[in-house]
Amino acid sequence: MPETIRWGILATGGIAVTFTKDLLVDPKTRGVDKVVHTVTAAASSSGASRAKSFLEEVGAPSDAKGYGSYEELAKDPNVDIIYVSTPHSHHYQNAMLCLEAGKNVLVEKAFTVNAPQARKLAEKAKEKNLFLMEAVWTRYFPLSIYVRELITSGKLGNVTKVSVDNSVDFNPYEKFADGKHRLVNPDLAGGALLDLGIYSLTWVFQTLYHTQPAGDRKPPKVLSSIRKYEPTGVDETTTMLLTFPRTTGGDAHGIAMTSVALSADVDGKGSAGPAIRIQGKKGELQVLGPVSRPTQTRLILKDGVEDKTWPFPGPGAGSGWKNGFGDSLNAEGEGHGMFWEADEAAIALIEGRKESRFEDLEESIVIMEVMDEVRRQNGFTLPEKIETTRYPVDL
Ligand SMILES: NC(=O)C1=CN([C@@H]2O[C@H](COP(=O)(O)OP(=O)(O)OC[C@H]3O[C@@H](n4cnc5c(N)ncnc54)[C@H](OP(=O)(O)O)[C@@H]3O)[C@@H](O)[C@H]2O)C=CC1
Ligand SMILES: O=C1OC[C@@H](O)[C@H](O)[C@H]1O
Repeated sequence: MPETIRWGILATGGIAVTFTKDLLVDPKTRGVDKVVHTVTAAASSSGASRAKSFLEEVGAPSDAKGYGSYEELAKDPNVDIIYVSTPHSHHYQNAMLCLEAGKNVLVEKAFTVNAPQARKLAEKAKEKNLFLMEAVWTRYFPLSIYVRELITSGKLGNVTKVSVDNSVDFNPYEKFADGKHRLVNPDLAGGALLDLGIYSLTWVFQTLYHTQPAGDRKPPKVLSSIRKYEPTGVDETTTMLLTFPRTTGGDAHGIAMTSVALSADVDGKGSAGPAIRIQGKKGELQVLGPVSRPTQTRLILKDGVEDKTWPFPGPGAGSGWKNGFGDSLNAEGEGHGMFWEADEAAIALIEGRKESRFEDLEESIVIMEVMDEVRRQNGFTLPEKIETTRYPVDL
């Protein structure tokens, strides 16, 4: 019999709607029979009525509770795990609130504003014997599992170069000119690096770091450059060169690029070529489609090419996700793909694991350290009240 995991949703913005609709799809539709997800509560800082309308919108059970504060949700005894979907600036305070209250937590990307905050959360989870995971949904796609397994199988040879460009033109100079939107607002930890660069780093890490034996994963050296979004001082375009030291086979290079004002897919049809290229001595794997939600792979070996498509099973959120040109990137009713990360979190609870199999807390912390170093090299600071590890702080 599948076990039921009871979710609480902390914040009711855009991604919370998509995540929760995906979450409530029967896991059997994607071949998962160990777990059933239910939503027992949601909380909105805008008030209980927003929490209730959110629960209705996502199709939660009619007895799910709608709270007007995050504190009430954290205390709810009928919640096993809380999904934190506030802006990056708030992740540390909100996740700490939940851990202190004894709740397991799944925190949206980017995990925190900086590595010291990530370390504190990991320590608190350990102290309280709770599950904690960064919600980088892309890592949990069957496509990502295939890529990692292909690399560890040795089919590409020693993989020593990976380049990734997660650049999406949000037209921020016109659309976000007042500086309030979370993508450009320093008070909400805006900027390309934390919002989109995390995906470029995810690809570099899941191919060049996670595929190494656990004892042989070494943090990379970092060289980087930032072009600022002058109206607010956050990063508009960031380029990173990461050198991963290896005990055998020599160093590996990861090139991670990101921008909120340029597009890596100018015509929205993939004509610009693959945004992800994974290169080894024996071959290259290209990953095509949006970097956060890719749909195709192309394996190029000396003796031929193998193309694969990776459909997103339905039903699901089908959120009408659009590229910069307004073209829909997912079909109505299709799964958005957020259920796979939810399955991993729920199955970990059932199995008594405290961390994700595909990205443990140590890896999330090393990635945060890379982002800290990129910001340090380029003089990109954020307000003290969101960089601090003090808790509680009223944001
Ligand atoms: N995995 C993915 O594909 C995606 C992930 N994300 C991540 O999800 C998180 C939220 O993004 P998104 O849903 O797009 O953001 P939204 O702005 O749509 O929603 C954020 C929600 O956070 C709550 N909130 C609390 N305090 C504040 C504040 N001071 N300012 C703004 N909102 C606040 C609000 O909910 P309430 O009023 O109910 O409390 C708000 O609706 C980010 O970490 C982002 O990186 C975003 C998009 C896609
Ligand atoms: O996580 C994300 O992926 C999709 C983007 O559109 C969004 O800004 C980002 O937060």
